[in-house]
Amino acid sequence: MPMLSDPSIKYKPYTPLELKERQWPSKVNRTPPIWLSTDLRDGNQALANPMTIEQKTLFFKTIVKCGYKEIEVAYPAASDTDFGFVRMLIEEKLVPDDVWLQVLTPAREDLIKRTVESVAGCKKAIIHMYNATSCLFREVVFRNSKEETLALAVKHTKIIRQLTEECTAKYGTVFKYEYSPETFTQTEPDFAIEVCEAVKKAWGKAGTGEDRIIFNLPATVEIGPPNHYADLIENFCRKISEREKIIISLHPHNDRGTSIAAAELGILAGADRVEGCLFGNGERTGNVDLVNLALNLYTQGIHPHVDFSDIQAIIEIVTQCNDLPVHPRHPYAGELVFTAFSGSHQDAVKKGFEVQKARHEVARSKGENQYWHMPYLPIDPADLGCDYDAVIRVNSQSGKGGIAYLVKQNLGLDLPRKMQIAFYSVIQTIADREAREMTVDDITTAFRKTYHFGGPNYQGRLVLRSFKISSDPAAELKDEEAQDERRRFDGTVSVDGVFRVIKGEGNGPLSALLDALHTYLDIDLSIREYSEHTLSDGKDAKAASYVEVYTPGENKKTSWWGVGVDPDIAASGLRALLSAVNSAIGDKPLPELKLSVGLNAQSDQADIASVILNTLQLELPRRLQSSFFEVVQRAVRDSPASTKEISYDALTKLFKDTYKYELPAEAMRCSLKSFKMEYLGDGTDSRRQINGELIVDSRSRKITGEGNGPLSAMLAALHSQFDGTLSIREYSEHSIGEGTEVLAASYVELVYTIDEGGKQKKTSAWGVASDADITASGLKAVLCAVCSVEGVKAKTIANGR
Ligand SMILES: CC(=O)SCCNC(=O)CCNC(=O)[C@H](O)C(C)(C)COP(=O)(O)OP(=O)(O)OC[C@H]1O[C@@H](n2cnc3c(N)ncnc32)[C@H](O)[C@@H]1OP(=O)(O)O
Ligand SMILES: CC(C)C(=O)C(=O)O
Repeated sequence: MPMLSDPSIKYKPYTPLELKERQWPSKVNRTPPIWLSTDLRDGNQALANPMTIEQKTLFFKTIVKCGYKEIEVAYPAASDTDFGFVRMLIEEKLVPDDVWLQVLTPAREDLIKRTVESVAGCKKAIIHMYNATSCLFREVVFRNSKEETLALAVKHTKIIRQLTEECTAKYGTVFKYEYSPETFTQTEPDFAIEVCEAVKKAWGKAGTGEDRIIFNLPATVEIGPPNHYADLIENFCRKISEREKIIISLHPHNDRGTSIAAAELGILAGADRVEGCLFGNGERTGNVDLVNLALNLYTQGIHPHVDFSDIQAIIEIVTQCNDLPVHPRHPYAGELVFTAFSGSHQDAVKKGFEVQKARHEVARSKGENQYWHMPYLPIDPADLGCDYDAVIRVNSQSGKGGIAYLVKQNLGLDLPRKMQIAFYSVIQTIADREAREMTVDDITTAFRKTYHFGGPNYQGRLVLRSFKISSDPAAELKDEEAQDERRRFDGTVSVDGVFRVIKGEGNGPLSALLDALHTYLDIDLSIREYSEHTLSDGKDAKAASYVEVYTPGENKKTSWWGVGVDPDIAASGLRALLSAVNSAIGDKPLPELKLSVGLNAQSDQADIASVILNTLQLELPRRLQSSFFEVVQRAVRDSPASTKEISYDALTKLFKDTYKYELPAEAMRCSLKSFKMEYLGDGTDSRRQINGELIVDSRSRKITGEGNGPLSAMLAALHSQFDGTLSIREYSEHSIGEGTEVLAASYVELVYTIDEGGKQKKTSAWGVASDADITASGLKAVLCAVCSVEGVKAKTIANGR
């Protein structure tokens, strides 16, 4: 049957109450009401499968833990389960002293008896009796008159008075009495008051404070808007006699979806108490949601006297006991209520967090309150034990702000605005294509892939391996300012898996690297934007850098962003630049490392060094590069071959022979057979002593020497074996490999000075060595250099001395 074109022929509107000069609209509530949880009664009776005793017990404990002091636990006359549950709570002493157990009964003597019996021995109990008072119920359900309805309530109130007094006398149980004119909102207002006056009289002992009688005025079915409910409540409060001896309680159902409003307006209208269920379980559309009501107060800065600090744990128990889900949009509790999918919401939330953080810092420094004042988020999820993970979720409706927020939350990166826009279009494309929500994992993975960021799996074609930034010596000739700004980049970059030694110069480290990339890899790019920030506080702080590059002379709109993170700020900038360069080059072929030496040499020192790096994993220091370059040029020039070229193998062999690298001991004029390096004194200074055995010209010599460190101790020892003076002009080292396989590589340039016919003659040579032990590697490099120094003369010694 379709909906009616004129529903007035079927549905009658509610009958408004003509309340003159109503007060509630201009009132503001600043205190929480008395709460009653009826989860275990109204909630339970509405379930397809009422709760088991175990579930009720768990639920009861949860309600107690939340801080509720009045709990309607059962309709004891309904079943043995309900009765037994109440007995169990009492007998097993599960009811805290400050908690009132409430039980419901109809106006029937046998059921009242059973109900009072159920709470015997309990410290504090509220007997709650109800009978419907509305015309519809009088006529249809009870088939009785107004007088009979009133008489039913009066008669059974008296029975309750008598039975509870007997119970108090016998067991000491303290009772309160609650009476509900069920269907109150559909009852003639004056008749509801008349019945309640009669009940009060029949009870006969309503007093003030703890002795107040509770009149619960239910919206058994929500038949009108909340203002109608508020009018009825204000009218009741005005007209009922001895108002000070009465607790006015509300019991709003949610048939029109306005139970929260009804309860809140009812409180403004004078009510003291609210009955409801957690997350709004209950008959049909449910009872008013106690969590919602309490947290509405909380967000007004009013403590509701109940606690939801771990709301997820409460949701879990309640959904498990009720076997009903909490809707994802449920106020304060749904899984989506702290989530923004849409771009403008996300943007506002992101900005809100940033501004609030700054505002809180100022407030903290002044000792002022740090108020929560956030776009779209009326409550801090953290107060309910929730994190901010779900605050922003991304789909095709999302904007750059939200995506940037997630990148910041999960990778710590605060992207510059233009980079946010660039990355947004990456995510938009994926979200549109896949037509689904983008998870945090999707976004961070897309970020890593796009910017070649975050470990070997995402590496681009160019990877920075090592580098040195120094001031450009050419600039030293110019003015001081130029000297300050000009920088030289010397570094090693892996290019499609092949190591390349590259060098460049520029106004700063980034332009020096760009220059190197241009020279060696034919990559022509310029920097448009650069920014950086620290990533974390404390000693583990890292720098994050962002670089935008473009191709000079081409469409200015096309640009590529890159990001780099490193403890060293220069390294983070260089990494960011390479990240952008990787995007810019795409699949473009890059010039390969080709050796061209000799007459028309095209390879320079760096190319030669690249070969050594690839074959021996040695990163030659700049001066050694230049020294070896000369060696190579000379070797090629002197070779009889017509091509004047040199192969990788020949070049590597030349290197090894020249610097005695990895040559067997027998091939060396001077080698270390064994040594022991010890700290001198109590070990508090760095002075060392070496004792060892050296083979010089095939003869073994015992050596000993002291110095400020291992190398100077070695030099001192050598001075006892060789004429002249040995000194170190340059020393450097680096590691080879990773983990347990790591080796140290050492480079030493040794200067040998000897007096020849009254004249000081100086010669020098490089030695290169590697060893698992860094000290041994340095000492071996010194000896390799000794073997290469021209004219070094060993002292004549007695056997082994
Ligand atoms: C608005 C509310 O939520 S009220 C609470 C509702 N909760 C429940 O009903 C859950 C527990 N209920 C039960 O277990 C059962 O209904 C019982 C044990 C109370 C009564 O069961 P039964 O005796 O089989 O009666 P039944 O369930 O059919 O109840 C209807 C009878 O109670 C009468 N009745 C209904 N409400 C009341 C009341 N508040 N006071 C007295 N009698 C009442 C009806 O007029 C009807 O009487 P009739 O049989 O003479 O026509
Ligand atoms: C028993 C009464 C209070 C009730 O549950 C209702 O009217 O909804």
